[in-house]
Amino acid sequence: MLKTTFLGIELENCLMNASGVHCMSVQELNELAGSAAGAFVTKTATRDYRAGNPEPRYYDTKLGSINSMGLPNNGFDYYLDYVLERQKQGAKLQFLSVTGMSYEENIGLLKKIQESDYEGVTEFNLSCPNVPGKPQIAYDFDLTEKLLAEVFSFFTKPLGVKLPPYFDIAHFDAMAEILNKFPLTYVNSVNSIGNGLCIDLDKEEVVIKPKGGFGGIGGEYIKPTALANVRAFRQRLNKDIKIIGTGGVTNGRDVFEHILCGADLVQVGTILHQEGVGVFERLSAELEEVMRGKGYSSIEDFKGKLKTLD
Ligand SMILES: C=Cc1c(C(=O)O)[nH]c(=O)[nH]c1=O
Repeated sequence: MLKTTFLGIELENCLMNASGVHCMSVQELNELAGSAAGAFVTKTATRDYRAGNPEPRYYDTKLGSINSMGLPNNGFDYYLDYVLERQKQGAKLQFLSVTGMSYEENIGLLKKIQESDYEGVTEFNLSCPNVPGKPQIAYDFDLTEKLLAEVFSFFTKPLGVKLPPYFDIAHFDAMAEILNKFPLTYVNSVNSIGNGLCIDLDKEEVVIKPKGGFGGIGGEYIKPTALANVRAFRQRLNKDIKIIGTGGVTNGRDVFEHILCGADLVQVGTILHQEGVGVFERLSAELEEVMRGKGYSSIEDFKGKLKTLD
């Protein structure tokens, strides 16, 4: 009932982790690969190993989470080796997330992927909010267009982009116009809502150390924003650009809402961090229950069919 296809590859379901959660080490990645998730994505890799920001840098709140990890990762080769090994073992669909610490590093990373034997999907993260002094690429429209134009002058493998949330219709219009110029496999909306602030009232202090307590917000807080971004890009993007919906999923009904807005796959971050990989069984069962109650037998029956009050 939940089976779906992505790039012509059949998946057990449309669920996967959000990059950054439960995907830093080979052990975590193997746990994802062995879970009920339909697919998985690696932690966003930079060229070199990064320790990331000082701790505490992640905090669970009543309605979600705040993080300012600072892009800790084991370096690009660690993750490329992992996906190449699994590819050799017959893995069908894999997602490798990357971002560079500079324009040149972005180009260099994608050139390395293009020249490698990797046949899977690349998720180009344009939206990390937590590296001090490094603004989110996808909030700079000219830079985004320049970067994607250079990337697609040589990159011929499947490529998706991870976007930050936008909050203005004019920004949806402007970004979609840029994205529609490129042969993207998908757009993934949204990354955490950048630079939020959570407070411990008793101590009268922030809850994470980096950036004076400012960090990306995830969880229930961001579902309305995530759904709006999924819907806005589905309405504006060429139909051959798929949509991955990320943000605010805590149960099967939330997954259903993302698909109703047009998501082809749905990623979970905060709830995966809080519940562990067992969350994929729970979300699958809950989604099936919602679908059965509505008489749907496939996600194609309702994907993108959100009604308006015309
Ligand atoms: C890749 C860095 C990211 C991070 C991070 O490593 O701080 N946190 C997020 O919420 N989103 C990101 O894209």
